[in-house]
Formats: sequence, C-alpha cells, structure tokens
Amino acid sequence: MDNNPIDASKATILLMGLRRGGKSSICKVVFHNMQPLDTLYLESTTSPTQEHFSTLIDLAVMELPGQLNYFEPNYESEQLFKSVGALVYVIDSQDEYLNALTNLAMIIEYAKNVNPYLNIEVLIHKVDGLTEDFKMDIQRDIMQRIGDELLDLGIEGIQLSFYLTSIFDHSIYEAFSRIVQKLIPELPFLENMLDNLVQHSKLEKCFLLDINSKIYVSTDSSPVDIQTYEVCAEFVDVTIDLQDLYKGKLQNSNTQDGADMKSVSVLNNGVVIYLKQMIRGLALVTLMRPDDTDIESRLTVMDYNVDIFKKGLEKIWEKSKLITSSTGPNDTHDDAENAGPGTNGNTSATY
Ligand SMILES: Nc1nc2c(ncn2[C@@H]2O[C@H](COP(=O)(O)OP(=O)(O)OP(=O)(O)O)[C@@H](O)[C@H]2O)c(=O)[nH]1
Repeated sequence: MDNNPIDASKATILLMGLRRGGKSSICKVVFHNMQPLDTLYLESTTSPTQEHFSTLIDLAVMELPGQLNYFEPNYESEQLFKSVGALVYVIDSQDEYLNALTNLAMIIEYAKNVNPYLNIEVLIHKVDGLTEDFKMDIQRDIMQRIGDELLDLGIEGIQLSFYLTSIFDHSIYEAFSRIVQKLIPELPFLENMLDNLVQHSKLEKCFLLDINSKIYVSTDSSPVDIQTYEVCAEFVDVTIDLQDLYKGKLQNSNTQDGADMKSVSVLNNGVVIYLKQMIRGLALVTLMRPDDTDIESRLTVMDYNVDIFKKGLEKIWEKSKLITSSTGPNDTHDDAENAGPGTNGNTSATY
C-alpha cells in the first residue's frame, strides 16, 4: 500500500470488521450489483481494496481486510484515519461477536484521536437469519457492550450509529444511503427542494436515487418506509430493463446516451410511480396517490415542477464543484450560503 492511500478529492468510507463479517459481500452487492447468493464463495480479502463511486459527490469505499493489523508501526494508519469521512464497522450478528466489539472499541479510541470528525457507523450484519425479537435483543446487547468497552477505555462523548443489515434485502442499501447522506454537505438544500416538490405536486414520497447502486442520496423529510423505498428502487431496475429491451424504439433513451430517462406507471394499489433522470447518474422517483384531479393534469404539473427541481440540482452541483476546487477541504462548512442550517462540520473534512 502506498503512503497516501486516500484520494483527498473524494469522500472516503472505510469498511472494517473481523474476517468473514461480510465486508466484500456488501461492496459487491451494493456497488457491483452482484446477486447476494453469489457472495457465498468469495475469497477472503488479503489487501486493502478501493471502490470508486460517483453520485452527487465522488465517493471512495475502501475495504480493509479483517486479517490485517492496522496498528503495526509500519502501517500508515494515522494518514488513513485522518482522511476518511466515515468508518463503517461490520459485525457478524450470526457469529460470536465479543472479539469484534473489543476490536471496534480499540479502533474508535485510535481513530477519534486522529480524526475527531469521523462518523462512526456500526453495521449489525447478517440479520436475515434472525427473528425480529432476536434482532432487537442482539442490537441492545451490542449497544450495551460497546458502551461498556468504551467506558473501560475512558472514552466519552462519542456518537455511534447502528444499523441492522443484510445483503438479502434492502436494509443494506438503506444503511448505506444514510451513511452516504451524512457526507453530502448540500443535504439540507436537497431535502428542502424535495419537500417543496412534494408540497407543490401533492406527492406521497420522493427519493433522489443513484441509478447504479440504488442508494438514495436524499429524500423529503417525511419518514422513510423501507417497503416504499424498495418499490422505488425496483422501479429504477424495471425502467432500465425496459429501456434495454426496447432500445431505440422508445422515445426514452438509454442512460448512457446522455438523454433523460423517464417512466410512469401505476402500481396495484392505484398509486402512480414516476421516474425522471436527473444529473450525475441520479433519478428522481416519486409516488403520487390519485385524487379528484385527473392524472394527466397532475403529470403535466409534475413535469413542470420536476424541470425546475432539476435546474436547482444543477445549480447546487455547479456551486459545490466551485467550492471543492477553489477551497481547502475544511473550508466548506464556513460558507454559510452553502452549508445551510443543520449541516454539521464533519462532512466538510472529507472534501
Ligand atoms: N446470511 C448472510 N450471509 C452473508 C451476508 N453478507 C455476507 N454473508 C456471507 O458471509 C461470508 C463472508 O463474507 P465476506 O464478504 O467474504 O466477508 P469479509 O468481511 O469480506 O471477509 P474478509 O475478506 O476475510 O475480511 C460469505 O459467505 C457471504 O456470503 C448477509 O447479509 N447474510
């Protein structure tokens, strides 16, 4: 590994955890569309690997194999932890996890010293084999034990986020969505714009999704129901499949052609689902419940509002590019106009 493993122009997510915890599987499923069952025979990773992933921001996901010891003097751990935005620690919930918790506490102690702004995210992974009650028990147990470990090390005031995940359902995408969102400084703006869109087009829910990974980079401020998210994520796949099937015949063109992908359909329960491609490989997917107004008029209003939304998105993106190229990584949160209320300083360190 070279001396400067992290590309400073990207927000980097470090994926850590003990061997066979599921790190490579998560990367393959989320970023390479691998079928979950195909991960069964993945070889153990022996050296750090990096995935580059571009959505509204440029991201790098770096997997550190469970078998490496990062605290050996010759390892560039300090440099590594200094430059990342989030540490994602994967715990195998179907295995004995006490060693993992000790390991996590040790990493937190080190990482927070080097980089106090680091977001620490804990994936309680492989929960697919567990009952609902058991999942909750394990989560409680892990949270309690990690608290005790940190207390033993004399560490206080550290915020950790926990997610129950599995590669066999949408929980892993949902967790990564939230992790990635914390690294996007423009998030409050996006949420605000989506709230406006929901209000003016009378929508039930909307997501700004990354077309390749199905991670959502933003949604309106109403709570996310995982089934609604699943429906929207699957609609992206259905639209792409249809486009591939009818390439050239449909008015809608393929993503790679640079033209906008658009698709509208009605679900079994009468809800209208609407998809429109935005900038940087993102798609806006919205749900609209029928009311007294005829659907054609509502879709016309929707098209109009979505065009305005897209222009707003282009402006935010232009501005964010300017900030990234003209200022240092720690300067973004000082720009009040761009940081907006609610943006915390953590994300700016990743630029
Ligand atoms: N049941 C279940 N199994 C999973 C899940 N995620 C990964 N696995 C399985 O866990 C095993 C180990 O996964 P890997 O992705 O190789 O683990 P790793 O953390 O990368 O391991 P190292 O490379 O040794 O550090 C594989 O057989 C996967 O199929 C999950 O969500 N549920």
